Amino acid sequence: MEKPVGVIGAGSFGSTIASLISENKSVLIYSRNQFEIDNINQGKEHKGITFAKNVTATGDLKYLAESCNLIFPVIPAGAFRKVIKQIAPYITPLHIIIHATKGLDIVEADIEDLGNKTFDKDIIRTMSQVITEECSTLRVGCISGPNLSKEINLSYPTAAVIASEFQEVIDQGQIALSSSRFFVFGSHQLLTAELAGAFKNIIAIGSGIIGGKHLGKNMQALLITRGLREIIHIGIALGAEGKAFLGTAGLGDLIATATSETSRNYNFGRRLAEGDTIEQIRASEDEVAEGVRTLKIVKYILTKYNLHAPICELIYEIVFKDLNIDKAISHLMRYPNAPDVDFL
Ligand SMILES: NC(=O)C1=CN([C@@H]2O[C@H](COP(=O)(O)OP(=O)(O)OC[C@H]3O[C@@H](n4cnc5c(N)ncnc54)[C@H](OP(=O)(O)O)[C@@H]3O)[C@@H](O)[C@H]2O)C=CC1
Ligand SMILES: O=C(CO)COP(=O)(O)O
Repeated sequence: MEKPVGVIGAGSFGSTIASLISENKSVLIYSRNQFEIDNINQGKEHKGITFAKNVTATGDLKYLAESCNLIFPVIPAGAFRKVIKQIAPYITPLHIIIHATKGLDIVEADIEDLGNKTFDKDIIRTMSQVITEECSTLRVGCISGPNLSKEINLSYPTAAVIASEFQEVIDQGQIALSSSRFFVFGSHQLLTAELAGAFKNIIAIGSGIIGGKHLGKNMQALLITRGLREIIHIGIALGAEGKAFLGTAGLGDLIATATSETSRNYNFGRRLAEGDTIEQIRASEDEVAEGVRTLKIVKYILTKYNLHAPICELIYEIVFKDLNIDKAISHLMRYPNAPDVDFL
């Protein structure tokens, strides 16, 4: 009998991924929450989805690794390595792992240390690097693109990219996920797809700030365009390929996230602009806005590599240093003349 596809994480996007895959293959989804496991196994609605009968849930990562060859971890970046460490002893070189996480990992430092010092060693990792550091498989990839889970759950059509160095990973991901409502492109630019997916959340926070301040579509378009320029600049400094940021996993996802009122990152920025504090927003949201954590990491990268990215820096100041938003916008509008996108 064909093995099921594993999904680690039954949050918003893990559940969406499980539902997409279930159109092609049976799915075993992991949750650490027994209530969720029972709900899914009893066919009840979970995260707005009523799963097909070929979706079952487990709380046992060993069982998931032994049952599935193809596994999709969909866990927020801050918990990703911890969860991968838990499954790592059961992963073999035959496993294929395609993550969907749009964030970054830090090694040998705490996120709170990043504001105070720089480290000689390279301490930033993408999720595929976390997987290959912790597990015995090299066959890794990521899925990224304009994939707001709420829209996918309403069966609106969209597309994603599976990026990997290995064609077999791309092929297996496409077979598992492709359907008439979900087109899957392939790419060999794994690092770019991962960085683009993480960085665009920061620009979505900025776009939410513009939205919350009612500054209009001209300003929102400007923020997104100049923000894209910055994230390409940072990505290239980290070894990514600049042009790939213009693809579905780059520009495509940036537009979706930075213009959607269902985006958690956009909403985080909007609420800040409307006067809520970071603590108030966090207390009222049970889902992750990855861009807030990524912002701290990007600020660190800017300092360490001596890069200039005024939009990211100002968003950082607004979120973590209470910089007045009107002052930040005024500062941005007076920023010394800079080239448009000539560097590409
Ligand atoms: N939602 C979306 O539209 C999209 C999200 N993504 C990305 O997917 C990733 C996950 O996001 P999303 O699913 O939306 O987030 P959610 O907050 O909805 O869900 C996160 C899931 O991870 C689980 N989890 C967190 N920490 C641990 C842990 N230590 N051990 C086991 N399970 C854990 C949570 O379990 P518990 O509930 O028990 O805490 C929950 O099931 C993010 O990086 C996000 O950027 C990518 C594309 C689209
Ligand atoms: O990555 C996403 C859409 O592609 C989801 O964005 P949010 O995490 O901001 O909701």
